[in-house]
Formats: sequence, C-alpha cells, structure tokens
Amino acid sequence: MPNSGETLTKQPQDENAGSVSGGHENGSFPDAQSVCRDSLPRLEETQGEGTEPAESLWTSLADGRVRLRIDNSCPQTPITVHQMFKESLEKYGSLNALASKKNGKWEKITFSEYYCLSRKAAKSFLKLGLERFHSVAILGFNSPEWFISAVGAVFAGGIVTGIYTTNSPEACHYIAHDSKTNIMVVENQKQLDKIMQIWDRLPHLKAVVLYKDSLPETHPNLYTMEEFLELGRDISDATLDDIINSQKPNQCCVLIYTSGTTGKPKGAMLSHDNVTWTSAHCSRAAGMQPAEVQQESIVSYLPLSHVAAQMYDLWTGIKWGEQVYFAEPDALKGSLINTLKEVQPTAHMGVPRVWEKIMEKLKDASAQSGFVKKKMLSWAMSLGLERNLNGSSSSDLKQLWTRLADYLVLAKIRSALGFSCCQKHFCGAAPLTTETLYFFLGLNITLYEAYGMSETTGPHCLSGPFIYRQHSCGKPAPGCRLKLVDKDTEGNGEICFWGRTVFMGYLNMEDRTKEAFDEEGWLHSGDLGKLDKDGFLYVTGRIKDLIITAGGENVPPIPIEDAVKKELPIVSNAMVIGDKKKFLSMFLTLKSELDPDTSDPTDILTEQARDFCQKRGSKATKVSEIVATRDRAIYGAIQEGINRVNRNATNRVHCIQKWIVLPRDFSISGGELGPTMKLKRLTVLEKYRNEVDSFYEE
Ligand SMILES: Nc1ncnc2c1ncn2[C@@H]1O[C@H](COP(=O)(O)OP(=O)(O)OP(=O)(O)O)[C@@H](O)[C@H]1O
Repeated sequence: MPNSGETLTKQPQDENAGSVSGGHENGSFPDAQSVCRDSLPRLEETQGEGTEPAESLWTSLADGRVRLRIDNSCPQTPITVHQMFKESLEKYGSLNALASKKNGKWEKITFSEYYCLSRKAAKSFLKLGLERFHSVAILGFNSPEWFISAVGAVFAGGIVTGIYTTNSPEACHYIAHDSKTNIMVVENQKQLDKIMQIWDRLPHLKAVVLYKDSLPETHPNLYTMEEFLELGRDISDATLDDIINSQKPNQCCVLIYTSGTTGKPKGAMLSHDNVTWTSAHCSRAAGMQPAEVQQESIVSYLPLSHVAAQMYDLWTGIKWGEQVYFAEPDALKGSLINTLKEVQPTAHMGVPRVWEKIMEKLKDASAQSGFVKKKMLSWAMSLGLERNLNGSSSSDLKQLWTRLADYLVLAKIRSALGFSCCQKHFCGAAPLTTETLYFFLGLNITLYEAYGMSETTGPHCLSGPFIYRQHSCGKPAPGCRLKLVDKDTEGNGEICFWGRTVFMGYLNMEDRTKEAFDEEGWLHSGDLGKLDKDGFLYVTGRIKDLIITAGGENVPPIPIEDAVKKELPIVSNAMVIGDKKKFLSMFLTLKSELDPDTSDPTDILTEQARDFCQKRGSKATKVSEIVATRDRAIYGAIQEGINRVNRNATNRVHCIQKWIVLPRDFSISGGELGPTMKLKRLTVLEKYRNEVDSFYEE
C-alpha cells in the first residue's frame, strides 16, 4: 500500500467514484445535488492558529503530529480539549453537568465543579509522574470519577485510554503496555486484582487509583480517589497551565482500542481536533441541542472504552452542556430501565443489542399477559408501524384510531421504558435488524442510526429528526465526506472516509496505519455500502468478514446468517465457516436465558425457544437436552430451515452443507462477542477449532 503519509499538496482526483459530503455549520445535510463528482476540496494551507505544522496525514507515534483535514467545507479553527472545556465553562458553568446516585439520592456537580476537579486530577497525575503522551488507563464502569480522570489526564498532557471491564488480566496488560500507561484508574477490588497480577510486567506503571471500593491493602503506590485528588496540591496553576498551553490540536489525546473483531486490538489515536471537532459537529447534526436552547439529559451506561459512548457521553456532553446521569453498574443486567424511568432522558443511545434486549423483554411480557392486553398491543403497534411506514396518507378515521392507539397503549409503554420525554433515540456501532427497527417503529419510536468506527472518532454518518430514511445510516456529518470504491453492478462498494473525524493512525503500528489509508489519504473502512439517489448511506456488508472459499468464491456471511436466524426463531447466533474451505458449514447457538447476576447464557431455553420446541413436538426446556440427544424434532426442524435458506441461495457455493449446535450461546464473557456484541469470528474459530476440523475431515 502506498505511503499516505506524504505531504498532501496533490489533491486527489477520483474518476470512478463520486463522493458525498455533509452539510455545513447549521447542521443541515446535503441534498441530491451535493452528491458530487468533483475532487476533494483543497486542504487549507493554514492548520489553525497554534497548530504545530505537520506534513503527514497520519502517524503511529504517541507524540506524533498530523496534518489536519481542514478545507473549505470545514474551515473551523481547530481547538484543544481544554479550549473546548473553557468555552463551555463560560456558557454553562453554573449548570449541572454530572449526576450520580449516592445512597439512593442523585448527587450533582456543575460544569464549574467538573472543571475544577479535572484540574485537580491533572495536577495529581503530574505529581504521580504522568509523562507527556503516556497514558492514563481507566478500567471501570461509567462514573463521575471516570470522566474527571479522563479530562484530567488530557489536561495533564497525557493520553486517556479506556479498558473494558470484561478484559482479562492479559488483555489489560496488552493495552497498558502498548500505551505506556503511567497511572491506572480502576473501579473496584475485582479490577484491582487484575492489575496486581500484571503490575510487575508493566515497567511504566507508577500508581493505581481506586475509585469505588476502599483500599484493600497498603501498597506504596495505591491510592483512593480522595487521596489521589489531594496529591497535586503543591503543583501550581502556572505549571499546569504551561502544559495545557503547550498542547496542540493535531496531537493525540485519546486512544480507543478496537475490540478485536478482526484480530489483535489496535489503538486508534484521536487528536484534540478529532475529539473537539466531532463533539461540535456530529451530535448537532443528529439533532442534539446546545444547553442554551435546551439542556439535554442523557444516561451514561455503555462502556466508555468504546468510541461511541465516550464521544456521546463524555466529550459531546462537555461541548453542548449536557447533563449526564450515570446508570448503575448492573445497567445491562436490568437496572437501566429503572434509571431511565427516574431520569426521563431527552435523548438515548443504544447499540443494536440493547434495543433488541428491550424488544425481547417487551415481547416476553406481552406473551405472558392476558388475551385482551395482548390484542390491544398488537393492534396499537400495527397501526403505529403502518403510519410510520406509509406516512399519514390513510383515511381520517384511520388517523384518528392511530392517534387513539398511541394515546391509550403506546404512550404507556414508552413511559414504562423511561422514554416519555425522549425526543431522540439513537442506535449505532453495529447493524440494526429490520425486525428491531420495525418493532420500535410500531411503538412510535424512530431509531436514528449512526455509522462509523473507532477510526472516525465514532460517528461519520448520522441520522436524526431532520435526516432520516429507514434502513439507512443517514448522511455524512457536516464537513465530512465519503465515497464508495470498487463498486459492483448493484452499486455496493467499499465505504471510504474523509474529514476531521478521521483518526491519526494506530499507535505503534505503522504498517497497519499505512494499510488503513489509500494514497490520497482516504480511510478505508472494510465495510460495504450503497448510496441512494439522495445520498443516504446503507451499510450492506463487511469486506473484513468476507469468506473466500478454497475455490476462490467470495461469500458474504451475514446475509446467510440473518436468513437462518429469520427461518429459525430458536437460533440465537449463526456463524458461517468456509474461509479457504471446500464448502460452507455453520455454527448455531440456541436462545437461552441469561444469568441475572452475570448476564452469562445459561442452559435454560428462553420462552420463545421453548415455544418453538413445543410447536415441533419436543419437550426440551434446556439447550443440553437438545444437544445431548440430538433431539430429532428440533434437529429436523433446523435442517428444514437450513434447506429453505439453501433453496434461496445465490448459487451452490453459498449453501450450508454441514452445521452443528454448540452447547452454549455466544457471550462477551465467553469471548465470542465484542463489547458491542459484534461477533469475533477469529476467536470463535480458535475456540471451536476441533468442531471446525470435524466438518472438513475427509
Ligand atoms: N450503523 C452501523 N451499521 C452497520 N455496521 C456498523 C454500524 N456502525 C458501526 N458498524 C460496524 O462497526 C465497525 C466499527 O467498529 P469499531 O470501530 O467499534 O471496532 P470494533 O468492532 O470495536 O473492533 P474491530 O475494529 O476490531 O472490528 C464498522 O466498521 C462497521 O463494520
């Protein structure tokens, strides 16, 4: 791959692919006319006041600088995280910023207090020996301490990186080592235990701060959050301000480790400009309001080590003066709905799996309710869906019924979910199924999809109240561009990105960084997409998941997997296997109840799965009963379902020839799913290597 780090004086010309750009400042989006065939706009000569000059669009060094992608479609002066916070402080200083539950009561701090605490944290990090461009790693559930540590780390000239709480000690070690972590901020004893196991192999680690539990043992370099915040007392404001003032927008301040669905995690380096520009422009385009218009309130619960949550909750919260309420650590085990009901957020973001879980809960509740309730719900939802799919073209009487159904039934469900005041429901980070989309449309909840990657500082394409089309991820954010390359006859091509969302490079991975960009500096996503005539993007597949059989046929696995799941409602996960193999085979897992404490899949089949068994004449209630006996009724039904999918296959190569039911559903703790519930195919292949071999034994 050519070196994209060259000076970008030459402007790219793309003869085959038109590019689509986002709208401007006011958050408006382009119409059909802006699907243009022109080249990229000229990069401005100026990189913004105070920006260190840099020649290259990428770097793989923590202390590296990049040339910012400022051009006439996004001319705004680049700023640092501290400058962004200072601007917000002037406007929103007295507003509440962060709210967390302590002893059953919400405790709140204002933006002024938030800023002061972040400075205190910054001084304490310096006192503990945080070196420039070394990392502060945060390992814990969302909380004010998480935010204050993150902002403090950046103020102190460090780089903040989140670590998933589900990571093993070795996975924590990988990140801490790669990012030269100087200080680790951990939530509780459980996370501390992991660090204690690896500390002696982390030569840069100087101290650990514990922010929830009390100190379990005396260790010279172990502090509680209270102790920590006092450590920097003798660091002067001038010392900190010197460091803050020396920061440049084109330097790194955040590291997001990809969750490794395609291999080893990579540390995506985000610059101050990536963070501040994306915070300013993406959420506004999706309809989020600045606090001077309406203070948005949101609930923070998705892992902050993932780019989507970190941008949405933390950095955008600072930019627009949002009030962030922290959920309980068991949010995803069920308590989230209670928090939502209390907070009544004005906007809510979930990954598709979160929305699916809400859907499954509602379906189960409906299945257990009486005949009349069930009928009322399905009547109201069918009217809601019809209106949302067909618009309000129906008769006056029908419209009246639709409004009545919303008032009598649907509004109550939305209220029970905590969405009475919620004006924007976002979904992103993974594909959303039509079933989920339609289910929520039936409830009169429109899910606005966003699409992007860690490498685009989260969202690059957005939907919102002013830009929406079903099944689409919307349009590029204002000032951003995308193009499709290597298009097939149906218009599907690889999605490539350009704009100030585009990251700096992968830390310590020069080769992977070069591979990510083409010679003109476009970032290649590894995703397939299609554009409609109005410039709306539809993500249609992942090249990075493409299976190439031994015969050289390209097989996208997701459509086959989705078809199997649609045919067989007992199936939870389906995974096609066949890379470099003579034919395709498939792993299946069955829908099973989750352990309420750990969220791990149990052996007990879900209500829906048991219903499937009963209808097929099987008495099974557990996964193990089906697998151990190769339950004839169920195995027969699965084979029939697969036969139906095979009959609709594009050609013989796309047919599933062998399959197996695995004894346990995929899960994050099992390692088969990433934190946004995306399938980690390589891990599954490794974990079930014997089963794979058994498919292909002669
Ligand atoms: N709205 C969406 N629809 C479909 N796919 C999406 C959407 N949003 C994100 N994705 C998928 O998620 C990918 C980005 O994921 P992310 O940057 O979070 O990396 P990851 O999954 O954590 O790890 P890895 O890079 O190792 O796969 C995109 O390239 C795309 O495949």
